[in-house]
This record gives sequence, C-alpha cells and structure tokens, in this order.
Amino acid sequence: MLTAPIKVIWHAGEQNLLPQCVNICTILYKHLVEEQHLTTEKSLSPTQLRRLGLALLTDHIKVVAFIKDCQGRYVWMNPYGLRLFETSLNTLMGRTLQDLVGTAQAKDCAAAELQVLRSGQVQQRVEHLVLRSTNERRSFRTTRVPIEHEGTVVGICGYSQEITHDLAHTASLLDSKSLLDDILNQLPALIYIKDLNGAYLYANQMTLQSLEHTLGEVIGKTDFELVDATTAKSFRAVDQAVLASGQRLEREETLTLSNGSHKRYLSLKQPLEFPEKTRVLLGFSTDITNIKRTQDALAQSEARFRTLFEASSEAVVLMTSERLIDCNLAALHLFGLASKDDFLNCTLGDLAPEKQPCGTDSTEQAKKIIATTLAHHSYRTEITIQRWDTAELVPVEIVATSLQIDQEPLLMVTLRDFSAHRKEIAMMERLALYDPLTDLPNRKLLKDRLQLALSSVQRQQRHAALMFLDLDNFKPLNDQFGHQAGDLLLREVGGRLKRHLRAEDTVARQGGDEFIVLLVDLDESRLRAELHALKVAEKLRHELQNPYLIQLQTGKTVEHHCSSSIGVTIFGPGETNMDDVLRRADYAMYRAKAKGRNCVRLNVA
Ligand SMILES: Nc1nc2c(ncn2[C@@H]2O[C@H](COP(=O)(O)OP(=O)(O)OP(=O)(O)O)[C@@H](O)[C@H]2O)c(=O)[nH]1
Repeated sequence: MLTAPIKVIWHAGEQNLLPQCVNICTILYKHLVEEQHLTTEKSLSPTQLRRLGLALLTDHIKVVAFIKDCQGRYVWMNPYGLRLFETSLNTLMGRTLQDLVGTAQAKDCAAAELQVLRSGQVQQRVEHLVLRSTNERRSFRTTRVPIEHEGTVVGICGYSQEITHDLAHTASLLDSKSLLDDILNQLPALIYIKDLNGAYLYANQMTLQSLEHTLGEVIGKTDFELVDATTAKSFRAVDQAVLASGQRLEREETLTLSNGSHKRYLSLKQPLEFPEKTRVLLGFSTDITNIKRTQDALAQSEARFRTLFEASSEAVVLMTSERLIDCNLAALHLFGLASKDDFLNCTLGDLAPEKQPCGTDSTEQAKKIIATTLAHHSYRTEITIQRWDTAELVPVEIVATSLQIDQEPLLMVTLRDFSAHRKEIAMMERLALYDPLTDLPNRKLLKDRLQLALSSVQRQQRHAALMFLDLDNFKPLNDQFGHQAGDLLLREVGGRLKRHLRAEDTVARQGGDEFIVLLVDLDESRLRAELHALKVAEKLRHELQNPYLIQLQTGKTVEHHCSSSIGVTIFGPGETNMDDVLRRADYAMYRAKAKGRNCVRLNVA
C-alpha cells in the first residue's frame, strides 16, 4: 500500500529534484506491465500506475531517500539507504542520523536540517560521513526539502546521492594537475606551448622569468608583444620552420633582456597535435648562457695558446707515446714539410734517417727518447733528423717533457736546429786559431804545433826547423794603393808559401807582414836538417820576390815587387824550450833585415 510520505517524495521529486526519475519511471512502468502481464488499458488507472511506479522507483534507485519528522527522527528510508547503513526500516524508525554516522558529522547535518525546518527552504550540500556500520568515509550530495502541512513545516524529506568516487576522481585530477604544474615550474628549463600564430598557450615559471612577465601578461600574447623585435623575429622564424616541417628542431637562441644583457638557450621545439587536429608548438629551452660563456672563454684561451704555440720560433711537437699528433709552423719548417697532413700520425723515427751518424737505428733511438722521457718526466739529447724536402741531415737538440692531458700521457718535444750552432762554434774555433785574412794558422795555433813538434823530435830523434819571414818593401803598396791592395798581397804570399811546402809543415801568419814556417821531420842529422831548411828558405825567398799582380778595386791591375827577409833556426833532440826556438828564429830574421833584406840567415842554437 502506498503511504502519504511517499506521495510527498513524489511531489518533491516530480517538481524539483528528481527529474531523472521520470525516465526511470517510464522504464519501470514497462517492466511492471510485462512482469505482471498487465496492460494499461485493462488493469490500472494512470494514478494507480504512477503510485506503483513510484514505490518501485524508491526501491530501486541508487540514492538514499529518507523522511524525517521535525525532531530529525527517521520516519522512512528506502531500501538502498537501509542497505548502505546496514539497518532495517523497523530499527531505523524513530532514530536520528547520530545512530548511523559519526557524532560530529551527525551534529553538522542536524544543524543543516534545523536550518531547513526553520527556513522552509530547499537545501543542497555536500557531506562527508563516516558510516558507523563499516567505518568507511563516504561523501554525499544531500538535498533536503521541507515538508509542509497546512502552512507549517512538519518534517523533512530528502535524498543523498553518493559522490565519493566523483570527489576522489576530481581530487586526483586536481592533484595530478597541480603536481604537473609543480614539476613543470620547478624544472630548470623553459617549457612553453604556442599556437600557430605564435601566441603563448602555456608558459612555465622559468619561461615567465626569462620573458620578465607574469602568466597573465604572457598567455595569448606573441613574442613580438613580449620581447624586442629582433629576438621575436628569430624565435618566430624557428617556430614557423618547426610548424611548417612538422619536424623537431634544435637551435641555439639568444634572448636580450630588458637590462641589455643576453641569455643563450639551447631550444628543442617540436609540433604537437592536439585533439581536433589543432597543431601547436611545444618548446623546451635550456639556459646555456654560463656554458657558452665558459666555452667562449675556453675557445679564446685555446686560440691564445694556439697563437703562442704557432708563433714560437722554437719547433714544438706534441705526440703520444706512439705517434705525432700536433706541431707548430717552426716544426714544419724544420722538417721541411708543406703541411701538417704530411706530419700527423708519423712516428719520431719516420722523421730521421734510417741510421743516426753514430750508427744507432733511428727507430730505436726514438723509442729510447720516449721511454726515458716518460720514466724521468723530461729528457734532453741530440739526434739527427732528415728533412723531407731536401733529404738534408740536420743535427737537432731535443728537449722532451711528459705531460698529462685529459688523462692521456703525452710528450711535448722542442727541437732546436743544431747545425747553425755547430757552424757558429766551428767559426769561433777557427777565429781563435786562424788568421781571418789569409786563412793561415795564427800565432796561437803555430805555438801549439811547435809544442807538438818539440815533443815529436824527442820521440823520433829527427830535427825540425822554424823560420820567421818578414816582407820587404810591403808598406809602399799600402801607402800607394790602400790596405785592400796590401791585403791581396798578403793573401798571395800565404798561398805561395803553402804551395811550396809539404802538408805536414805549417805556415802561420804572425801578424802584419810577418809569417812563420814550421818544417817538421827533417833529418836525424842536425847538419843535414840545416841544409834542408836553408834550401827550403831560399826556395821561398825566391818565390816571394816574384812580382805580384794586384787587381785594384777600380779594376786596374798594378804590379808590386817585394822580397822577404828570412831567419831560420833548427831544433832537435834534447831541446824543449819553445820560447828559445821562437826567439832564435826571430833574431835570425832581424839579422837578415839588418844584412840588407831579401836574404836568409841561420841562427844556430
Ligand atoms: N794591408 C795590410 N797592411 C798591414 C796589415 N798588418 C800590418 N800592415 C802594414 O804592414 C806594414 C808593415 O810595416 P813594415 O814591415 O815596416 O813595412 P815594409 O815596407 O815591409 O818595411 P820593411 O819590413 O822594413 O821592409 C805597415 O804599414 C802596417 O800598417 C794588414 O793586415 N793588411
């Protein structure tokens, strides 16, 4: 049997709050007709049918429907509600919500009910209740409708639609969106989305900081409204290229800030298809300003060192323990190479002749240099290299130092062309021992050889001779035609003397127009040695008095006549005092001068 309260529910639902019930009612109506084999025409009036349908409806809908008196005591609850609270209608009748849910929530709901009873207004609110039956927390959207009877509110009817899952879903959606926002805003990168026209649809915190605008100022705006025109143009060009090609692009971009400083970004941009075929641009830019600054500084420093390295006049080679990997221009010149391509990947041994002048295998020598350098950190030695262009052998001094670059052991080898140095030394030695004008041994070398000769005569018991020669009538040539003419004559004298002596004899220039001749290994007999020496002296005197044809600087050739005064002395076994020998020869020459020049005089010890 249908009761009055149900009528009230129907009244409330029909007019206010349960429009969906009308549809359900229609379905139930059909179900009822089929179940009970009834037909509308035959069995029930529309009113009867409506009552029956409503009764079934309250039994079947998944909504807690209830009726309470003005004291908040339950008068009725539908089966769904009874199942939810795990109670029966009989048990529930006369009880309040406090018997079904937690005290605090029950009090809160009672206050809400009181408000409905007092105001006579329909009320809808979300309530979170902990069920006493299961201790579960459930959420409901509850609607309370005042029941009026003859102008007085006598009770409340209402229904509670469970929204626990909806709320949980919404909460998780909200949670995940804010989590995503948090993540995107905390990422140390610019993340942004722009539409086809370049207007920002999304910008994370870092993008906003870079653009120096708030989210409200950025969304819907293009770069042209946010940054300087040049920057905006370059951003737009990349964006358009991405959108047009449909391809992901990676570019370095520069943003000029309001204070004039620049920020450098590595931007990865790609098109993104949104539902309904909307294409947008997703951008991800990393701030590489500091990296670039460091890279630029490194590149500058590298360029500076490269310039120093290349400009060094010292040949410098960089190598691993096996191969040559770099060198400067001076090294290329030293090796006679046209370019570094010829040089790279060679070994040190490849740049030397097969054998060193000392006979060592060059490859072995190179290995020794590398091993010693690595063992002792640095090593200095001399080797001979072979130029690639001329095959010329060049002695070089090398200083090798071991280095550690990027964990790799390397050797830096500096090479200095030793040939020039050697020539210099040879020249210095020659200058110290030879007369630069005539290229004859000077007095110092003569004395060395005289000392050797003195020793030799002791060993071999054979005599030797020393001659002092001084030109006669030399000065007038100087006076008349200048020193250069005199020099030419002095050179000619030296040549004539050398030509008429043996290789083992020595012709030296004492200085001015004075020459000294040392004749060694003459004879065991002093007498025969004297005769031999006098014979040679005469031959020389004769030779030197031949006329001299001197070609002047003017091109003119003049003839000059000059003779020589020669003093001779013999020294032999038992004689060791070099100065005595020199003095005797000098004195003999003085006597020849005194005798009238152009003659030979012998000074016997
Ligand atoms: N051209 C030239 N002249 C020199 C050089 N060294 C010395 N003399 C000159 O040689 C000359 C030597 O002087 P003397 O020996 O007195 O000249 P001289 O005419 O041979 O006289 P006597 O020896 O007395 O016969 C001086 O005029 C020096 O200036 C030189 O290297 N080159």
